[in-house]
Amino acid sequence: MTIRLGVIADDFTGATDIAGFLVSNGLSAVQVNGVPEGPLPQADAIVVSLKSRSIPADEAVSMSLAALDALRAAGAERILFKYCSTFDSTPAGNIGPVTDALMAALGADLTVICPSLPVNGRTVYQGHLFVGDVLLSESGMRNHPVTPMTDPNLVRVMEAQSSGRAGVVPFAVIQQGPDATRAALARLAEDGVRYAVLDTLTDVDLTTIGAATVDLPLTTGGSGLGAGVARALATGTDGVQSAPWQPVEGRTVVLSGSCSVMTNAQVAAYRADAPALSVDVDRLVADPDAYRAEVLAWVLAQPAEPAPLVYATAGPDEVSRLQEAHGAAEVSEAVEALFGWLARELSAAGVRRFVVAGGETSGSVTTALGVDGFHVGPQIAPGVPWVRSLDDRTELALKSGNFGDVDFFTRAQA
Ligand SMILES: Nc1ncnc2c1ncn2[C@@H]1O[C@H](COP(=O)(O)OP(=O)(O)O)[C@@H](O)[C@H]1O
Ligand SMILES: O=C(O)[C@@H](O)C(=O)COP(=O)(O)O
Repeated sequence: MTIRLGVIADDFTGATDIAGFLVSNGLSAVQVNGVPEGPLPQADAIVVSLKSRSIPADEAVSMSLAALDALRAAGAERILFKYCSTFDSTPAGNIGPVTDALMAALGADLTVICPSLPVNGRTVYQGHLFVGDVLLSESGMRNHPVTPMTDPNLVRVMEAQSSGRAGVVPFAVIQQGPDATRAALARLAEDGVRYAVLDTLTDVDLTTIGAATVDLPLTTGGSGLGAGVARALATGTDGVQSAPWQPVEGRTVVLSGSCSVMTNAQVAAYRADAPALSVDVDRLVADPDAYRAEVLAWVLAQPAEPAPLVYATAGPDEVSRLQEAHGAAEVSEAVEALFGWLARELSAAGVRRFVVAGGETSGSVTTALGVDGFHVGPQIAPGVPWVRSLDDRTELALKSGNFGDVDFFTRAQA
């Protein structure tokens, strides 16, 4: 089977997000965790999940290039660099540097910037990214603990962290369809623009964008772009779907390390009806070993249903207090290490299903569980499919901080 699309995703929830959309739009897909080392599984699309969003830019570049080498060696026909629909990055990167490195390796003069995911309220108009009805900079993303986003203008953000000029393909053009969009891309390339930010307001625009960009060696964007490209490609495949989904039996635990507005609401709703433990980050930082053991004992003492929740999720004031007291990187590291350790111990104790909130948190949990890759199952909410480890042992729902409705944790167990 030819790999029609190779995806390099900068975090684990982002990877499952796009894998879910590829499958629901007609491609078979397998997710591989970390830079692939052995032979790649057979599928229309291979999604490589990295944890490269918040690491130093040079490390993100070398990890992404290693993933590219593996995908190209396996014959991937085109590459999509998947980042967050809220363009999570710092002024130092990593979206710009990774895009530049992939363009150089693939000999691309121009690529597209398309984070839009209208079904989840991410749209781009005149090059500005909106979350719901507000600009990115006015959304909860301005308070993100690791990648606060304070500028909604993607041209400016992209130029600040890359080596070339960015331009916009405006909605008026996208609306005219694939030919007009392709022509606009060609004009931008002639003008020396390297990054074309694509206005996108609706799901129909994603179909247009998929058709217009499917022949580019490299595209960059969110899972909405993946849906568009999959639709363009699926017309040329057998539309192979994954086998019917059989849930694994066993205990479920919910782990939440996201501090997004939506996760805060989901935690508040869930803890009203289920056993829930709020992580005491001050104690965790002061004495990680003793505190971790206490958290583990608490989880194991809870009834199996509804699944117990352990959360570090907190509002912006508490996040600021903790970061000032202990250092931002130190707090993130301590919380991520706690969830990774906890997942490993719980798995050893027989827990088979993990519902995890937060991209970095999911990366930490998946890596700690030593899961090489995933089969991709049905979506619980747009952008959050169930995934099952390739050894069929563990099932995970890796929820991006901002995704899902308020009752997501309950719905995942239904
Ligand atoms: N109470 C807290 N204070 C500060 N940082 C926290 C707290 N809880 C979690 N974090 C950190 O915030 C980051 C959240 O990122 P992530 O897991 O990617 O969530 P999201 O999907 O919302 O971006 C993680 O590094 C996590 O460890
Ligand atoms: O594109 C998206 O919004 C998600 O797929 C994503 O990347 C999730 O990142 P986190 O919000 O850090 O979970």
